[in-house]
Amino acid sequence: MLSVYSKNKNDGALKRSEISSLIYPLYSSRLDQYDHSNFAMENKAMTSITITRPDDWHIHLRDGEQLVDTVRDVSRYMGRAIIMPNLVPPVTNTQLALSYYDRIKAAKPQGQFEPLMVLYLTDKTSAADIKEAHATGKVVAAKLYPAGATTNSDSGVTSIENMAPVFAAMEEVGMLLLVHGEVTDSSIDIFDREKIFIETKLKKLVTDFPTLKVVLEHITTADAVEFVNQAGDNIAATITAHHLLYNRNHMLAGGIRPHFYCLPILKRNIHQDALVKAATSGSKKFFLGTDSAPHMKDKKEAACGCAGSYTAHAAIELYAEAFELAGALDKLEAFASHNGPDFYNLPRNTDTITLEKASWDVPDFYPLGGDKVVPIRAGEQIEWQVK
Ligand SMILES: NC(=O)N[C@@H](CC(=O)O)C(=O)O
Ligand SMILES: [Zn+2]
Ligand SMILES: [Zn+2]
Repeated sequence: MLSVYSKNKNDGALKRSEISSLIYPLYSSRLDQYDHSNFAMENKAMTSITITRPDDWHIHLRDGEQLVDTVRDVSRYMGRAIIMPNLVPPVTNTQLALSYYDRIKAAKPQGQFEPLMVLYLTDKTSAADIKEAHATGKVVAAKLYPAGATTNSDSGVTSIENMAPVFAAMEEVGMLLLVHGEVTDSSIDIFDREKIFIETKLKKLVTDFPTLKVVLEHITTADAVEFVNQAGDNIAATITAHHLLYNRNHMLAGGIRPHFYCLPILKRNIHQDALVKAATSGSKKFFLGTDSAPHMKDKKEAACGCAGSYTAHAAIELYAEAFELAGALDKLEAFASHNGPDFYNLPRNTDTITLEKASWDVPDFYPLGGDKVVPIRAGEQIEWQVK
């Protein structure tokens, strides 16, 4: 399968349907309801695990012709997803959020997939913008990107202090604040930017708005784990599969691997260990958010490559590997399917998916809007697959 697809890399003659059948032979469409109880698994060499259908609480679906590919991947088994708003131009108001919602729905998600929309905060966002978005019932959160912190964050917030009326409105209506937690000061080392953001910005923010629900997105450090653990019940965090499985050695030792380059950047292994411990601890404060962020192959494999790693092709499969490595497969369901909806005050999904231990070859690339995206684990194997 892999070699056939690879050989045709430069052959534009392959139709999309042919590509799909080449790269998705192992995926079945959504499962029917399973009647056996959750955790139908053997205790020793676990070969199968059934969990409540998961959701992805942080994903980038992009827009335009890429949508059909990203929506197909996320909706294979995710029930819902928090849709990141860093488009060009960004999703800064209700009208833009609702039309983006419609475009996602028009991209033919499988099953009952429901996009949960997010407003992109700028210096110009007002309390009225928050209330209008909240009233739609489709916009469940707003995202704070410090200006310049990451991909398409140029229109982000330049002064968190000036956002007080917006945060007060969010606190009032019960809208969640999602945070890309890195400072942007060029004098701060890139590996320290999350830790310094927590110390200099986030601690004050959560003190000033004591009932605001905050998700510190894609955490990467032991410092973030400690902050979240010590904070109140209104503070939670998402953790990506790649930050559980990898550290900066994977990106930098023995050659530079641009597909591991994402923000916040992979840290040293002691931080990876702290993330694994948090995700598998059973704490309700940590939940699944892939931060799957596709960029075209040529924009990653470049002299100045884009930040973002693609994992939506195998999200729960990669998390299953990480939890199995930690000897904590029994904690996967809470992390992937319970803690997120509980924190967002949404119902848990009511049906299940089943993962089986059966390795499969990840292709060298997947289609992305007529171009290619190189996924995490490209050309290698993944140990689990969804039945
Ligand atoms: N994580 C990334 O490295 N990139 C994300 C943006 C983000 O989530 O910070 C993207 O949109 O490409
Ligand atoms: Zn981010
Ligand atoms: Zn992201």
